[in-house]
Amino acid sequence: MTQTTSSNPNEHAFTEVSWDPQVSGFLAAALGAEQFRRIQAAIAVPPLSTCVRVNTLRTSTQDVMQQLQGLLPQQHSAVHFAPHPQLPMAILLQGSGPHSISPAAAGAAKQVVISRKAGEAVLRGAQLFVPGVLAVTSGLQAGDLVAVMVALDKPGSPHSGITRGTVLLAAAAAAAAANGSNFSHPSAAAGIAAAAAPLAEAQHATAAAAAAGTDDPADSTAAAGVPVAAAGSLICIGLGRAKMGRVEMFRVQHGVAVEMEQRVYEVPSPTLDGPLKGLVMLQNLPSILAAQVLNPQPGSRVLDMCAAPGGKTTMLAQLMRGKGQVIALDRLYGLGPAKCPGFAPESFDAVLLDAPCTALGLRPRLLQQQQLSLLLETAAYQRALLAAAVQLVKPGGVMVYSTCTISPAENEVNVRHALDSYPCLQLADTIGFFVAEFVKTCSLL
Ligand SMILES: C[S@@+](CC[C@H](N)C(=O)[O-])C[C@H]1O[C@@H](n2cnc3c(N)ncnc32)[C@H](O)[C@@H]1O
Repeated sequence: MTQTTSSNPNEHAFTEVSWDPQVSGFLAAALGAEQFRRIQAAIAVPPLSTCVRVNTLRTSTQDVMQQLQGLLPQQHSAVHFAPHPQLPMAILLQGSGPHSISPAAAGAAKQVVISRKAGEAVLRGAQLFVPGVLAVTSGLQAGDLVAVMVALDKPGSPHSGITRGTVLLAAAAAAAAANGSNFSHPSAAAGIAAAAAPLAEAQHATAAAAAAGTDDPADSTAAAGVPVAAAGSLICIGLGRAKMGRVEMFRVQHGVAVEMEQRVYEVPSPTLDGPLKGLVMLQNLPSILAAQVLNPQPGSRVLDMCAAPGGKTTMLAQLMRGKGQVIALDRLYGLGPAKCPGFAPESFDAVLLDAPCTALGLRPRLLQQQQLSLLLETAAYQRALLAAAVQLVKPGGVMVYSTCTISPAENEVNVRHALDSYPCLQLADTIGFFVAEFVKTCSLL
């Protein structure tokens, strides 16, 4: 039922993903139109590999490889995995896609429409949890095979006019699902009618349904369904098995609503709770790279300036083999500067500034809502953090500046600014996306 239709992962990029026009104009001018188009296509789809970092303080990459060999076949058939050739503590698990999904051929007559955020998580290998569900076909029961559709937000019309609790009429949903694939469905909304059933109304309808002897209130309200004039579009990202009926999906707050069986992109998402607990952590390769570039030595004093939730902090400690000092800081709300102890200038051997950024490089993203003003304000904020980092690193010490954005204002322009403002900095070989390593060659004092 699932077949790979293309060897180019971007060929089926979700072309309707919207960017703020000023932002796309700015980025196309800065990066070149063709390069920006390629980046846009890549950002709309998930990375095709998952990366786990081995805690080499407690085990070896070889041991983890052996354990994965036993564990993965139960979780994912035929997943290829291997240590990264340059970063042996990172194991890459290879995914596949895009696959074409055919709800009609699979016999999935019903649909679950989910939010964009939930869609992004499902595309990265997550199950579909209850809070992400927006709309469900009337009469859906636990155990039904469903087409999982993402409502692409459009600026000015969130969720394509579909809000949580919307009921899809069975016949219309079947027609839309019959057309389902991983391609955009600008007209799918035309095939959707809603009983416009927010929770209170749904509860009212539950009583009516109970009186009518049916479990699903939509069965009794569907006749009063209101067509949704949706301005956006729906895309089918996979097929799954409903773990609960339609009514329960809107009544409960937690839990898996749909267990995914096929996805447009199959990205390995191994369960790491069993024997591998504490021995590995899921971490994106660029994050591993940023800490590796800083490469703090055992016994050194290291500052991780923007540390939460702490993924890179633990890697710094790992690289230092548990010897030395890693100070991890993050923003504290409501604590004025007067209460912050501060650090002596030039007191750290290494500083990691993994700066807050516009995150325009994270994948997959089905909408980019950031505005140009945010890109520029964020870049200015990062320059203030850079100034603090330069003060704190010792002469001879190393500073790494990293972001997860593609905005040159936050990346190359800020690196240029740092080099122009602080002649004591020298740029070391910069690699990857986006990591800049500076060496502080002399004192600022
Ligand atoms: C990209 S995230 C850091 C991710 C982290 N390094 C990791 O690998 O898990 C950026 C962080 O910067 C923090 N932040 C924002 N402003 C800050 C400030 N003035 N000082 C310290 N941290 C700040 C945010 O709270 C956020 O946690």
